[in-house]
Amino acid sequence: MTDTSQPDILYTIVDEAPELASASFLPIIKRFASAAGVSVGTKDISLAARIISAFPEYLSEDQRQPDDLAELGKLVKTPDANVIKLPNISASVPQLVAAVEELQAQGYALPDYPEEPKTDDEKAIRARYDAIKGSAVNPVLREGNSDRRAAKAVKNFAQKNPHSMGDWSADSKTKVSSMPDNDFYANEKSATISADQAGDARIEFVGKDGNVTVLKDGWTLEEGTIADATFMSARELGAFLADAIEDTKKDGTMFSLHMKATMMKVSDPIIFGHAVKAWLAPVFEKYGDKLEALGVNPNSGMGDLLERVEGDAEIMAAIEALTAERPAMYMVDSDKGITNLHVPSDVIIDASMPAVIRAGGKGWDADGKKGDTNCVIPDRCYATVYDETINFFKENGKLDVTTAGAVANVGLMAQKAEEYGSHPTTFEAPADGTIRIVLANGDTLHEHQVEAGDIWRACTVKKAPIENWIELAMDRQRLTGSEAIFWLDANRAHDAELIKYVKPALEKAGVADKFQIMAPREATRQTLETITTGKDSIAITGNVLRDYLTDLFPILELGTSAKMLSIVKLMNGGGLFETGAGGSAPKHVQQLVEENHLRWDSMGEFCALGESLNFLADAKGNAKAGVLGAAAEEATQGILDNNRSPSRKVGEPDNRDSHYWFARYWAEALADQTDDAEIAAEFAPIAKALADGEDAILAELAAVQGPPADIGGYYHPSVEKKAKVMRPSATLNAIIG
Ligand SMILES: NC(=O)C1=CN([C@@H]2O[C@H](COP(=O)(O)OP(=O)(O)OC[C@H]3O[C@@H](n4cnc5c(N)ncnc54)[C@H](OP(=O)(O)O)[C@@H]3O)[C@@H](O)[C@H]2O)C=CC1
Ligand SMILES: O=C(O)CCC(=O)C(=O)O
Ligand SMILES: [Mg+2]
Repeated sequence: MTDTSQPDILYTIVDEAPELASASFLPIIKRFASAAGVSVGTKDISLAARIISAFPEYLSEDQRQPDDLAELGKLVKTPDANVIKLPNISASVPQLVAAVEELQAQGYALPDYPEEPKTDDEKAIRARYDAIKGSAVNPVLREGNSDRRAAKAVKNFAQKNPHSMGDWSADSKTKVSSMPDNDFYANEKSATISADQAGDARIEFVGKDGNVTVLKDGWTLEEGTIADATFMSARELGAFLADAIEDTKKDGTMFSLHMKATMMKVSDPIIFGHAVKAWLAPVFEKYGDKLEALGVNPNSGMGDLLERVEGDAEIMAAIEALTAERPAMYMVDSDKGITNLHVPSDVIIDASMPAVIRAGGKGWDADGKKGDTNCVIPDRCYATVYDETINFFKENGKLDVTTAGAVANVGLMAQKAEEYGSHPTTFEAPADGTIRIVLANGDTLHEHQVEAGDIWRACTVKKAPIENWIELAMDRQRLTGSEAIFWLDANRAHDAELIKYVKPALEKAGVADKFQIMAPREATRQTLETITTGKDSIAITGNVLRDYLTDLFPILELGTSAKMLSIVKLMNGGGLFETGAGGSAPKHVQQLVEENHLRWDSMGEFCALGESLNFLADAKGNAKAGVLGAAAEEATQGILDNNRSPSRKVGEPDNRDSHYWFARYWAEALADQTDDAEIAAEFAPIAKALADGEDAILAELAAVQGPPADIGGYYHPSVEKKAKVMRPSATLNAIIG
């Protein structure tokens, strides 16, 4: 069905904390925008909505939902796209299963998630669920490269109001441990596809007996695409993990594993599973058959395992005895006994490593005690960034937030670039043999000898996105005059191919002297040195480092990545405005439910809103949107100048208060501006009502905090209950309507 009444701006309905915030903020946006003739629609890309839309035939007519993600996926390929994208859940299997159970309990007759599909029916259901699993939204919407940076006002605010930072000492035992060899880094092969190699390729497994199994067919490789293949040895991963556990014990530190099981939804849960097996190795050796019979899948984590073996006193006792011998474990929640290895999505490297680094190299153990930690990051492709950051702070002490410069990022992300697009081409080797990529012309592009269980993956990045990324880097460098570094390792096969694009493009544009190309470790050191002197740097990176660095530097510089501007200039002319660079903060929901305080900071939404409105003004010549956008920027400044961001503690102003202030500053700026008299007249009474209502509104918002809040569900809360909790001020609601 084609939607002829496409709204000017589409705001996404998502999950967890950002969605709670939207229940309060979106009505304000809609009211203000419509008064200025700008329409704002919504698309539901929450995990629950994506599950519901995948199984229409199981549901009643009124339960069904359209596939909004697919519609948005089409829209972002058109010049009309103007999407404000909030963070959504990239579900691990335990999260997916929990969401399905919640929906079933609400009366949605969805099929169970088949853990071990046997029949064709079960396999088909599993395939539908697997498409929802992991990072299934962002890669569909990101039809452009990313420009992530802190707005000037946000950076200035952070310098004047420094957040807390743990002290680093030179004798900290915190370190990064990675495999010495036979990881993805060591085994990478890469090539750029030539005209006569282009076409439909396939990936094959060739057994020792010469039998060929096609793992992937019809895999289109276009001319100019960089195509990589690599693998991680399962055997050496296991040996490395066993050593790392021993080594942690010797160091007297905590064991912590940092993975991206959400975005790397095929490879990283497997690596995570190896860690669970290594941690519980003697238990798996002794009770392997029993564990299998109980349906234990180590990739789902220790939480799932413990639930399944709970009834078996012998195994439970064996686990307990082993735990006493093991080194301390880095905890997600020591009060609740949630360990690092409980759920693959609880410790997500982009957020977890910066948290350790910001705390001065500290984690929390099972007794809630702070201590040094061995940060296990098996693959070496990007682990060096954290290793070098830790080295730097050990040598120089923590970053001085009040004077540090800013690190912006230009990220190569479009069209499922690099590793983050590798899910359909990642395989666990079924047996010993060879895995190879066979091109349309019959040539073998890459091949590897593998052993059963090795994790093999291929990925690509296309020519147009690479060229667009280099252009974007040149634009940002020109506009800022900052130091600009391509974080590329000439000794890594993939990066060497990228450098073949980068160097000639810079030379052709006559700007080669404005850029440096450095391997991640060296780039990390130089960037930290640069910002320490108060200067800025632009990190121009591939997709994974885009993700890692846009949490790392903002968390160090601003205390959170939630305040980042995250602009995706879509390659076909539209705009995608992501709100912040972080996730959906599950802990914030827990706090709201327990004591009706939402500490989520909507700074990311405020910044994205301003950008989206300004884009509408520029791209569509919508002058009224320009007026709204400029006023939204003033309101954002007002929030910062007057310290109106949410507090972390119950009883103090929270997310809802900040929305009141944003509305008020926005209305005042609109009433005061002189570019559009009609808008000024429309907003003068709103601004007055918001100012006159200040005492009543703040009192009504404060009154609800303290007791628990009922939102009627976690993954699929009730719209009415959510609105009731998030909009408790009758006075404010009467003004907003
Ligand atoms: N773009 C996207 O769609 C993204 C989605 N995700 C998804 O988000 C979920 C959680 O991921 P996780 O890695 O734990 O990272 P989060 O960014 O959600 O959380 C890390 C911590 O950062 C702080 N934080 C994050 N956002 C805000 C905010 N707006 N205001 C205040 N504090 C904030 C919170 O700290 P504190 O608790 O101390 O207050 C939070 O616990 C996962 O399901 C993941 O898949 C993750 C990254 C991006
Ligand atoms: O898509 C996801 O799962 C996470 C995205 C993310 O972390 C990022 O873009 O910074
Ligand atoms: Mg991230």
